[in-house]
Amino acid sequence: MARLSAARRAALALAGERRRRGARARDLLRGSEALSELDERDRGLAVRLVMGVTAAEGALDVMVDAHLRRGARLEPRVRDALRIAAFELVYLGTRSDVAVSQGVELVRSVAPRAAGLANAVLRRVAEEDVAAVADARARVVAGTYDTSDLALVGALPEWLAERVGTRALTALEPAAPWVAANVQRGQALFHALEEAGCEPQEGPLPRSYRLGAPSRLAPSGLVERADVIPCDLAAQEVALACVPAPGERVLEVGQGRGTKTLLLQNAAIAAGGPCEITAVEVSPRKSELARRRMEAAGVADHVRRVCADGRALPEDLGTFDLVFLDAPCSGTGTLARHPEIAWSLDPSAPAELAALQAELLASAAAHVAPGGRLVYATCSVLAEENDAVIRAFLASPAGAPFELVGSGLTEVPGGSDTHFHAHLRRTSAICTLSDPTTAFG
Ligand SMILES: C[S@@+](CC[C@H](N)C(=O)[O-])C[C@H]1O[C@@H](n2cnc3c(N)ncnc32)[C@H](O)[C@@H]1O
Repeated sequence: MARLSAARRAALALAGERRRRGARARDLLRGSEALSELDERDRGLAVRLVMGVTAAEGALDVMVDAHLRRGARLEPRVRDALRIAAFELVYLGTRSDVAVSQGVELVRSVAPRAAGLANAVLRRVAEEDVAAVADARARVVAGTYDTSDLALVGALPEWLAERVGTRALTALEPAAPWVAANVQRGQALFHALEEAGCEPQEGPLPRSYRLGAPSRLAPSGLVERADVIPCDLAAQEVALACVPAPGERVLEVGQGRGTKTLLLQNAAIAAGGPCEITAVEVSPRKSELARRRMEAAGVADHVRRVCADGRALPEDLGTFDLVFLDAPCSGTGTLARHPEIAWSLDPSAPAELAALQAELLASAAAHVAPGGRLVYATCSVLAEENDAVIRAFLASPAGAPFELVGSGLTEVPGGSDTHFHAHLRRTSAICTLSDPTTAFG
């Protein structure tokens, strides 16, 4: 009997916890004691397995189920173990004798009597599914692929592979660990990251760092003190493109936990001083988390929080020089960072989200001062949630006073998310909902 590796044992425990608690993989990994007991190499493998198995869940189940007797049902812990081993075989390229024997031991550790079944299933995955994915990859390279090949290589549902096209091919790549430095903490921060063992490297955007050892960040306390803001380069690019001027009045709709609020303040402070942000968020829990982060970052005096539905903003909110809508979206530009999305997103979701985005945009737009700017952002790559929302807005009464200055997907280096941002400017008088005709005045 082979000895079960500590990394795989930890991955199985985390996969089970994720299933039982319905938790997000990244949240589980962040606070995991099981991981903290592993050395750097084992921790890396355990994280890769948990993130990968979550992202490829549905595809792995199809493979495993095809090799079971018809109608056979797997105990959930056995399924978790088989998914891990199948992921290693098909998507990580682990040597098949190692992946199969470790998979059998994983299954044995939770259900000794299922070890024989695990051996039979995993051998067939190694023979048949590894070859099927390799063939699909070869067709992609040759340019003779179809949607089912994209789905197989990216381990996505076919409908999603069809919607995201060749972006499916990078859905399983590990997301790059980026942080933005709090501009108020100055140059010393790079050394603080180095001292914490995070192995920072300067990134392409101001104050952006890529971490070689991201697991060292949580214990360093740098995030808790808001010395650094963990966030992808694409989010940083979107905030930097807004460049709020010092003292400028900014309305942010969809504040969430406040990452972009911090990034907007960072950009304003770098330009000379904080801006004055009114931040709207519908979730009281997220709004409270954002409050704590603003305090830690030292910008709470310049951020007023409003817990409200952005579709019905308080009438006395007034007007703003910059209105930034960070819209709820499908998250299809962040599949690698948020592995749950691929198999939990409903095919009807993008259309439903587009309707919500349109409402939020029209509502936010009513608060842009004459000559002011309106920025619409998503972390979706679907045109339906991006260009189509902007086109429909510009063709509507609420959008009539605006001109489009520019729009597009973010273009930061590989391993990053993809966000969309559109920049508009109000050219004519305020349109109030009670008197939409003023839009044409
Ligand atoms: C893309 S996320 C925001 C991310 C956030 N700005 C950040 O950088 O951390 C969109 C946010 O919009 C919020 N949201 C969804 N529907 C909303 C609504 N009707 N009104 C206001 N906020 C809403 C969600 O709770 C979510 O936090």
